[in-house]
Amino acid sequence: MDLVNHLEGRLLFAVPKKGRLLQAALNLLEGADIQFRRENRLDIALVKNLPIALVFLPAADIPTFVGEGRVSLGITGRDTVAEHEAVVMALRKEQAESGKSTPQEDEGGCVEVMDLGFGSCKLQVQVPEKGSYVKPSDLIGKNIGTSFVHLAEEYFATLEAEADAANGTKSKKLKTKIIELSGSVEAACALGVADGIVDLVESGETMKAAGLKAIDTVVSSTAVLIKSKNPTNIDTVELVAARIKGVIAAQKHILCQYNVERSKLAAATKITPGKRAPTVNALEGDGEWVAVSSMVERKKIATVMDELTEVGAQDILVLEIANTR
Ligand SMILES: Nc1ncnc2c1ncn2[C@@H]1O[C@H](COP(=O)(O)OP(=O)(O)OP(=O)(O)O)[C@@H](O)[C@H]1O
Ligand SMILES: O=P(O)(O)OC[C@H]1O[C@H](OP(=O)(O)OP(=O)(O)O)[C@H](O)[C@@H]1O
Repeated sequence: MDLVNHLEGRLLFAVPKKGRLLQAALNLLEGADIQFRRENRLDIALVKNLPIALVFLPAADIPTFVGEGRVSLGITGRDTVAEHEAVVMALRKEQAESGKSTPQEDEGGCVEVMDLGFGSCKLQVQVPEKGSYVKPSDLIGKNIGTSFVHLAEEYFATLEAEADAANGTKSKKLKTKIIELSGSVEAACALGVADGIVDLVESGETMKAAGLKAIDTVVSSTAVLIKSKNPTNIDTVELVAARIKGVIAAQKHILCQYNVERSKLAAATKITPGKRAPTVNALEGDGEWVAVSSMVERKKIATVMDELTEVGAQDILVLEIANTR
């Protein structure tokens, strides 16, 4: 089938085609009942049950497609959105300096719809653990390896401006040399390509193994749902956003059910106040006891169970929530 000719009228939704965010993004789509079958080697998949076409793209390119309005919705890392914004800013500055017309602020760009709660990492300035660089300003005028060229340029431009202000000097050109690398950035210092790097850190294992330490954070990132400033199919954008929000809320919560004596109900429901209010039902044949059902934050459930037991709750059950609105 010629997929490109079947895109008319469909909302284009960009999803990372590989890498760290792929599986969690696919899980979200499944939870939101966005049904599709991706043919081998095809980067476009038509959604069977909604007027959507999924476009599988490298995470780093998604903000460009969304920012330019070619695709209306996307899942990517906040770091890639920040890099795209830095690219746009650099272009505007260049155009302004060369006297060419500058695009208006509202001409394009990405709008963050929601944090998706996975893919946490930090874009950090890293230097050799045993070297002489201690603080970010020690790297001014040195070689910096990174895949986030424009964020690194912005970062060092600010550092250099601060140093200039302190010294009463003024330099127009960036003294620090930003070297673009497309992967394995952590190897750059050991191999003599760079004095420091700007790269992503999650567990810190890669940084440690490469004998590096972080001395500053440029951006803290998680995966985000982004939309273009003027998306097509607004109703479908809102529907997808509401469904994804439901899936995320469900992932963050679990359902806690227990029985408790009516006299202890107030103390128990103080521990499990629920989303709006706990559901309380009389227990058949026992007027003194009630059954309580309440949504609880997943990360708090162990403490909640301890506290419920302390106030006399019994038969505590914890159940998964598949979805919620
Ligand atoms: N170690 C990590 N832990 C958590 N999230 C990460 C990590 N590394 C990257 N990310 C997030 O995932 C996004 C995609 O990175 P990833 O390296 O998986 O992409 P990729 O498309 O495979 O790129 P590349 O081919 O350059 O490695 C990043 O922009 C960032 O938001
Ligand atoms: O702190 P950690 O948990 O060790 O993760 C950080 C590493 O993950 C990313 O690289 P990735 O594995 O995607 O490979 P790449 O170097 O080819 O981009 C990033 O660029 C770091 O190298």
